Amino acid sequence: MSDQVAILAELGVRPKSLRKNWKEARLYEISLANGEARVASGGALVVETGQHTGRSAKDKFTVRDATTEKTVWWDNNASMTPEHFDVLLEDFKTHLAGQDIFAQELFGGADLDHRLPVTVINELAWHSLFIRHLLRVPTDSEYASFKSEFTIINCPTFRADPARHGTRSETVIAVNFAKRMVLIGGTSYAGETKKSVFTALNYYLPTQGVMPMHCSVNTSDKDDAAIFFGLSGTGKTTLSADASRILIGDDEHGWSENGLFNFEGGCYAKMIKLSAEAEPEIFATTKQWGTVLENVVMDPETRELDLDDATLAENSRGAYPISAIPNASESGRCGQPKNLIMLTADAFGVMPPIAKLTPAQAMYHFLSGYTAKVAGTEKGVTEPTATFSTCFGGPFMPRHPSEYGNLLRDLIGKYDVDCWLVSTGWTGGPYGQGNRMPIKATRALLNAALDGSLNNVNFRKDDTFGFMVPEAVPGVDSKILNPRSTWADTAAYDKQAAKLADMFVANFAKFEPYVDETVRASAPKAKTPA
Ligand SMILES: Nc1ncnc2c1ncn2[C@@H]1O[C@H](COP(=O)(O)OP(=O)(O)O)[C@@H](O)[C@H]1O
Ligand SMILES: C=C(OP(=O)(O)O)C(=O)O
Ligand SMILES: [Mn+2]
Repeated sequence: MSDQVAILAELGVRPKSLRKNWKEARLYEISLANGEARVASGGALVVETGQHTGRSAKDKFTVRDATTEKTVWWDNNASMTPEHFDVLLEDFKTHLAGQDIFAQELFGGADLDHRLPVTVINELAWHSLFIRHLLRVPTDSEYASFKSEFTIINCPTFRADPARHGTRSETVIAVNFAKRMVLIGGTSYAGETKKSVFTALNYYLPTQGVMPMHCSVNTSDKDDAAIFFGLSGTGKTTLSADASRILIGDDEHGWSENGLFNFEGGCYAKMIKLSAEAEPEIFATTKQWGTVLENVVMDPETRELDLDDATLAENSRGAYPISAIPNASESGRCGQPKNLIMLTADAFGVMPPIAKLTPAQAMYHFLSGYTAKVAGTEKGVTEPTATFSTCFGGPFMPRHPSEYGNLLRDLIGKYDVDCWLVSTGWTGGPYGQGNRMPIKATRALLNAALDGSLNNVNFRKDDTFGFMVPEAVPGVDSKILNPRSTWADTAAYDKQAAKLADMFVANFAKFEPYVDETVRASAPKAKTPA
């Protein structure tokens, strides 16, 4: 195999050595030899990322040029001048010269008509292993004819200079659609690389009529595929791994005329407090050779993992190829969906664990992209904060939400998809008073939705949100279906529901000109106090 990478030759970068398309075992060996990682009992590779244990959303910039001026939604994307990008690229080239570097040629996208061939250049061996797990590895014949169309260069030891590069800090994620390139510096959180590929696909695919989505997907032998939209922490990864269903992917998918397809070939699961009972398939990957564990605490002597220890990060992660999950799809593709679920972790405890949405309500909630964040782990802090991240993936969406929204609206109509809203958040009161929804209950409700039985029960109309909520579902405690009745103080519930409704309305104002009357009428209405 030639150790040339076209993009490096084009850029005139001469590294000391280039490890191109190295396979898992060799990357394992070298990341250990280089002192980047350690091995856990069971065989997983354990790494620490230091300061950055999550994405640096505020350090992400998109190059603003004559084309992106018109195609990018600048209200939601910070801009960088082409000149600053060019200086940054020159400095990356200098940084790479004389180093031992890694390159992987991979596909973003399992749909043969819509995939993006990507070259990922890394400083760290474990990053090269990570992205090989996460994206789709070409076959030998695909390697032979591989023609890269997008480049990501990730140098964690690079330090951006705000004065020189127009950045905000030493950390930078610089996206240049004209040059088809992303430069990542000053962070070693591996999630930046996979979400950069996602950002690129979110920009390019709509021009091919393909809907890109921040969602997980699973299906069954009957090919009754389900889409699970949701912001970080709402349950995409957890709920899509289900022994009774075939996993297509846990985070990023496209919806084309051919059906649904995974952008990726691996998963990236949260490890904090992972339970062997509630999430057996994901738990098993922590004891497997090949899995990359990021910021998971391990006993230095016994090398036993402590998944409950958040000392290094609340956002500890495990990356593994999707084949590590039993019953996962090899092709990464399935048919047209039957159900579409929007996940929200409502920490106010106001939203029901499941509700049926009309297509107009689905559009309203898709553009809103609501979830809530709990206020950290400090004692006594009990007030959650609402987050509205449009399309359930604001940080990865370069285009105006109406472009994604219109694509989704047309697809839901064309394939007659049933839409649901599922809160995996708090029940019995808000965060601090109630409890997180039991995973078992969420799964039971989802199974009833996916097998069609939920269409045959009685529904009530929710006073605040106007969507239809089932009154009783076999195998689920009926009490949790009506959140108001789980609160000790129903007046407090009404007050909180009204507050949340107001937040939805205030957030949606910017989308009102882009939607029709049926979508505008899907806004929640504060219930007039009795
Ligand atoms: N009812 C529930 N449904 C889904 N996840 C839950 C639930 N209750 C608690 N969790 C926890 O919430 C987290 C969901 O995270 P994850 O599935 O990684 O979300 P995402 O992939 O959307 O970022 C996991 O740590 C999971 O254990
Ligand atoms: C990897 C990420 O995605 P998610 O939390 O949605 O799994 C992330 O947000 O950094
Ligand atoms: Mn996830």
